[in-house]
Amino acid sequence: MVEWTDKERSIISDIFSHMDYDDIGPKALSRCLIVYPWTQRHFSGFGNLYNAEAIIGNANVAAHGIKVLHGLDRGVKNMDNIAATYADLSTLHSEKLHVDPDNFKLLSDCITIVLAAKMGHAFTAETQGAFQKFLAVVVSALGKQYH
Ligand code: HEM
Repeated sequence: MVEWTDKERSIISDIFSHMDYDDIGPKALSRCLIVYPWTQRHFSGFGNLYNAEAIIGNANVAAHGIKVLHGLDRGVKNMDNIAATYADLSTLHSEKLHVDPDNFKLLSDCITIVLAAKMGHAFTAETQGAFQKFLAVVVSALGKQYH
């Protein structure tokens, strides 16, 4: 089981209580699709992903980015039981969506970068450490149902 210090718990809950989902979500997913273009293959039903400008302006991408970010809320609420919390989403991404689990790490890095840009100096090394630990645990949980 993953151990969390009180400091890590307070950093994570603080980040999410101030999270601007409507800003960070779209920016993080569109960044992932631009920086790692092979991830676009899963979103062929989302319309125009022709170039960076199209991806950033795509309303389906924006809406899905918000949905993914809210997908992290359940982890925040269940920090001591993250693996079980993501079992269903893991099955969905594996068996139905066939998303390569390496891509979870790529998207989580994009979320970190966008959050860091938004928080500026407040995104200290300690904040980064706690946030990346949280995302790593979620990413591991999302990969659990793959075989
Ligand atoms: C931090 C990692 C991720 C989280 C927390 C996450 C979360 C979610 C959530 C909450 C949904 C909606 C599930 C539902 O409707 O019941 C979803 C759907 C989906 N995810 Fe992920 N996801 C992650 C990473 C990825 C990655 C890396 C890809 C592809 C490169 C991906 C592709 C998809 C697709 C294609 C759908 C269905 C979209 C649709 O047609 O509506 N996800 N994800």
